[in-house]
Amino acid sequence: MAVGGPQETPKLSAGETWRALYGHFRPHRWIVALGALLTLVGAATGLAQPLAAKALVDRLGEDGSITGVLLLLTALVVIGTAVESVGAYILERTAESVVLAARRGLIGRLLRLRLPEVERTQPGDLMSRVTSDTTLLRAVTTQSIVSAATGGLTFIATIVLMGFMDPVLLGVTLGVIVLIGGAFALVLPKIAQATRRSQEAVGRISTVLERAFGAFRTLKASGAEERETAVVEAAARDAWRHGVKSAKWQALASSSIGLAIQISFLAVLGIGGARVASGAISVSTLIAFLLFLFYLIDPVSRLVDAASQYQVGTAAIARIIEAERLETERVDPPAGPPKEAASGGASPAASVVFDDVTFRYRDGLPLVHHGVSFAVPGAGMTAFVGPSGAGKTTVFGLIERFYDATGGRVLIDGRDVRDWPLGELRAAIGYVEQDAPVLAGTLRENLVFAAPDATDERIRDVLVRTKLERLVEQLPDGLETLVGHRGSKLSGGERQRVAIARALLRGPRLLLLDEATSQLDAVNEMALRDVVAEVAREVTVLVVAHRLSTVTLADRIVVMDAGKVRAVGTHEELVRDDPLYGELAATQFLASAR
Ligand SMILES: Nc1ncnc2c1ncn2[C@@H]1O[C@H](COP(=O)(O)OP(=O)(O)OP(=O)(O)O)[C@@H](O)[C@H]1O
Repeated sequence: MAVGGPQETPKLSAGETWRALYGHFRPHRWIVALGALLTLVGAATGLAQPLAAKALVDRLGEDGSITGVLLLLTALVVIGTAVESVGAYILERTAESVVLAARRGLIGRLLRLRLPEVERTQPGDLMSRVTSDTTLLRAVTTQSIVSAATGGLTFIATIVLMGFMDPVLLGVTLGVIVLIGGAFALVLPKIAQATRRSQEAVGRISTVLERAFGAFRTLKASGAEERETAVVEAAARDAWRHGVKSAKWQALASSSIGLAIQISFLAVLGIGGARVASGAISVSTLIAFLLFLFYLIDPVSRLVDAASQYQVGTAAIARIIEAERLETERVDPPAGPPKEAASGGASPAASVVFDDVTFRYRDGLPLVHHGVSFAVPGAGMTAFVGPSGAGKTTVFGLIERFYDATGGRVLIDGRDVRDWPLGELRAAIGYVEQDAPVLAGTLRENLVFAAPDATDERIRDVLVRTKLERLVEQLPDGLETLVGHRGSKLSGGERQRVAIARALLRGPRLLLLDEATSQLDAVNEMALRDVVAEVAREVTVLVVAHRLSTVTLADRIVVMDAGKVRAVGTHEELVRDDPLYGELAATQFLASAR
């Protein structure tokens, strides 16, 4: 199966990666500096403890009072530990804040993505970027920066002191370190690469799981549990394999420090010994130099750790930026109070005009609309009929501006949809998708999804209009009843009416109803038909119709075929004049009784 992330995203340059990571660190730079300072102070009090212990022992020898020194030593231990743990807490807290900010940034964008962008990505993979990749920013934006700063400072200080001791031996030491550092630099990108692959595999796990839970009944009915489990397991194994690879390279990088210092030690011992023999330096200088060499281990390991963490961070940030670069749309909430059209308010019904509209879903795909033109005046019901794939649902996508027309114009109330503020346009429209999605949660949550401020009175009114009041009475917890994942506890007909009720609560001036192709029982069908007919008295209703009961109710029928409007008229006119409609009426629609 094709699972993966957003494609065609250009690779990030090193500069871009650095700037992006710095962008996440920047807001926290002072607090990270404070954390680093506290860590250093904590370490310094640790260093002072042996001195205090020495003073204590000296006092014992002199038979002096040790109470003062003992108190000082205790204070040093307590303060040192406290300062260090506050420093650690500050750094961990900041790390969590970095993750939170990254998640908020991503979530804010993902739910505003343009539909075509969502269609070319895998939602599961996008989710894993929010949940998993962001957590990898923790270390790189805090702990590793502290390591790099403290390690770097100590490294420079030690190197300067070594330079004072003997520049020649420093040259030898640096020579070895640069040599092994060069090899280390070759390993570094492999850490980033392995981490990236591992994170991609994690994304695949989410994608397959999202697909499975999204169609759980189909999964079970198809007996696909084992196969899907195998796909998830393969992705999990991939994540493990690349995670282990990353760990291997990181371990190699860490061990290179030990190697560098050991080889430097041998080189300094050899060359230093010769210099002592020739009288160029004293034995004590050589000993001090060797001691300094071992002091280098700590700062160098911190620098290496920071570099490894940076590589992990680059892998994560690249995936985060890919998601951030997907195109979003700006939907400002409409100004003013919510419209009341569907509950008898004054907002007039909207008119809809398609003026020679051409459309393709993506560059390279064939045209779906080849010059579609029709005009629908305010109020009344217009049915769109035609063979499967004729482009009926696409009409709705263009009205909602999920997509922009490739050519021609779509006008609502005489105004091009591209000139409408998007929030205002969508607030004027109620949209019921073909499979009438009901979301997990309570029935009330589902109803007020598009109109969170709806009063109980309006909810009651809409329930009556959509003939749902009986259902609500029968449910154990009424409106607060949980409807299950995707409304699985409701019947098909109930789901459709809930979806219509939700759309009506938005107070639309235009209702787009993509009728389900599945058959409803006679009672449900009549209920739905009455609801739609009543709504159409005040609101413009456009229906992609699959049932004769709906078509015969329509004020006008638009017959579409292969991306064109071939006829417009009433049922009787079209049966008489349009052979395709006649055939559809005789075959497709007859399945449902009038
Ligand atoms: N998101 C999409 N991306 C690419 N192509 C699409 C997309 N949605 C639909 N299409 C294609 O556009 C054409 C028209 O689809 P549309 O859904 O508008 O047809 P329809 O008339 O509503 O069909 P049906 O009655 O079966 O629902 C089809 O060939 C379909 O494959």
